[in-house]
Amino acid sequence: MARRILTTENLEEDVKIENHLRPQLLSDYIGQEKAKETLKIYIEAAKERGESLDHVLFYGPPGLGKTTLAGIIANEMGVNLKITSGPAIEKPGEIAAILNNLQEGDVLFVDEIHRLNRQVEEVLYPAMEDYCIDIMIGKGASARSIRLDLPHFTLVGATTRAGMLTAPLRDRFGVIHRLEFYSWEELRTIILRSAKVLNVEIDPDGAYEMAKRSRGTPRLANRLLKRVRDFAQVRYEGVITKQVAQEALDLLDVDKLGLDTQDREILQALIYKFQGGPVGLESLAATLSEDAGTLEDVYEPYLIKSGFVQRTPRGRVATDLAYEHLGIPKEE
Ligand SMILES: Nc1ncnc2c1ncn2[C@@H]1O[C@H](COP(=O)(O)OP(=O)(O)OP(=O)(O)O)[C@@H](O)[C@H]1O
Ligand SMILES: [Mg+2]
Repeated sequence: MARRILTTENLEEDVKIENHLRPQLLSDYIGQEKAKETLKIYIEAAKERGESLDHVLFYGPPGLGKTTLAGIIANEMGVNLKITSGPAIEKPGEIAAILNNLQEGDVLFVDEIHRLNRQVEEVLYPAMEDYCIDIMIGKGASARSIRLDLPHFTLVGATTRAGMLTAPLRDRFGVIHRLEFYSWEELRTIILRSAKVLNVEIDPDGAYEMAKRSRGTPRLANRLLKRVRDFAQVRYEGVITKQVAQEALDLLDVDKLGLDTQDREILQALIYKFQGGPVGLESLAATLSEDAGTLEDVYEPYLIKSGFVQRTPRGRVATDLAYEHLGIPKEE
């Protein structure tokens, strides 16, 4: 599918600005109140006991703040953060080396943890449970395994596809949190905070207009802010008001409700190819040449949450709102 400004994927242009805008402490982290509240308690308790924090798993659609939370946990615990990802670790020896190099209490962040391969995952089981790994020494008849003790570390895993995690891995996380889409109010607060960091002048109405079009996702909110900032700078006196935000976003072809190209393609396929449904997830995914699981875990949640798609026992259905939003007359 095409890449556009509204995609929730992490674009190259985001990397620099994202690191700059990432909140460093729980108190700067906006929204996700439930996750924040429980994490705060666990962190405090672990610190009081002088222990490492239990392993934590975050799951949810892209751009909602999983990586950010991993960094915050390390900061709050006052330990190092080591970052890796499922597809980056190919061999059991590689994960063994990473684990062996950790220091007491460190946070190991494994992004896209559902993409770890089987053998690598098996090294993690005893590492997470008993803080040890078994490594094989020698070959053939003289081969033997020795047990190596590890420092007490915290594994923070992140995935957009919780359903793809194996049960033994999932069971080894003491804390599991699903990240939710952000409300318009929360996104407005995030935009105002980012604007301050970036030294951009913006008024609350301008921020709210951008919040509404950010698809419930802080990554998009920050990206839109950056684009609208340029627009305000060149065309206006640099201040982002509601009117400036509206004009800029219309010009950037950003949907009024923040749907991205993929979202619209999904709705269009549902309406044009399947007469609005109901259609099974697999058939819809096949039409879009998309993986059914990705469709379900990455794209669908926002469409359902905002009332464009309904999940029925017989399949997915496009709602009246979807027709209306795309400007497609509904045939009865
Ligand atoms: N609660 C929040 N408050 C303020 N800014 C946030 C919050 N959550 C995320 N952000 C900002 O949104 C951007 C994306 O967040 P992050 O990289 O943590 O998302 P992610 O869930 O790890 O995404 P992915 O699944 O693609 O890895 C970051 O720049 C971060 O600063
Ligand atoms: Mg991330």
